[in-house]
Amino acid sequence: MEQIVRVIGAPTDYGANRRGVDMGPSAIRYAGLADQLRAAGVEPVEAGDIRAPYAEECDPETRSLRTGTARFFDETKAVCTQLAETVESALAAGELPVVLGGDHSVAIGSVSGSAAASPIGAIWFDAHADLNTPSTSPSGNIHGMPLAALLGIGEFGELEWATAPNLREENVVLVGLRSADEAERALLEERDLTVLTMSDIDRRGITAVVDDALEAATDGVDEIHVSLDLDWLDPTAAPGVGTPVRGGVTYREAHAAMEQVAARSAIRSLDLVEVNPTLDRSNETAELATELAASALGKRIL
Ligand SMILES: NC(=[NH2+])NCCC[C@H](N)C(=O)O
Ligand SMILES: [Mn+2]
Ligand SMILES: [Mn+2]
Repeated sequence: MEQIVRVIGAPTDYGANRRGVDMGPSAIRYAGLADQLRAAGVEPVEAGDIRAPYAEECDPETRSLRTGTARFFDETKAVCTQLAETVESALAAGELPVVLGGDHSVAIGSVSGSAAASPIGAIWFDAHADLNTPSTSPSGNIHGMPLAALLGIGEFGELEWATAPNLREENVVLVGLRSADEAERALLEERDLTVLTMSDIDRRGITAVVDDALEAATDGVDEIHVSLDLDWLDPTAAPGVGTPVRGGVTYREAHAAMEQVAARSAIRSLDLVEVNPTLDRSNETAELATELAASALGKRIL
């Protein structure tokens, strides 16, 4: 029987500075996600969007940009709680959830939902580490914090809704990192996450690096969550993102990595996040997201 993929939109933009990433789910759907998924041999089922508030509807206090806090914290909690439930029930029905962001804060919901019933590993394909906490954040933007939340780091340790007890940091892998804040560097020194930076990819090539990532993420667990932040790719290939960093992976390296993920047959759930249509070129980045999802779920050249 064909694997059913449940497509869940999480149209947030309050977790990031640049507005417009809430249009990501529509843009990814209009770029032909369902057809791409069918070409990968899976059966898409559309779940629609989680309701996320516009920043304008929220408390002016939480809207103001500042460091050392988590802006839109209550909104993030409400959206991520709903999203976690939706992801968990899709999995309980034997479906594979694909979550369309929105900014990367939605991963707090998708991963905690995905890890609710049993242990899981996670691979973060991202230019950034997303390991800030409210007190270390230079921006107050929660899209820079989801991994810290899921691992219960700092202030997140007391927040049950944000942590994923079935995700051990030994099974968390960052791939393609090239922008880390000072507190994130210190944390990566101390902790047991696996970090494979762009320099590792330069030296050893994408295939060897993704092999290592899959190895670490599945050590002692059967399945993984893949969180794909489109700013993982070089901005020449993925211009429609709010926090671009030069020196990312190429179009072909990204596909190769996703094909390797598919070959391992260990994917439980997937995020496609940070696609911002207001910054894109003719929906190119949304299209790329659909293609990479297809590769991650089994579409092959031959
Ligand atoms: N998911 C992302 N694009 N995160 C970007 C985070 C940028 C920066 N490290 C911050 O915390 O503000
Ligand atoms: Mn990023
Ligand atoms: Mn990210």
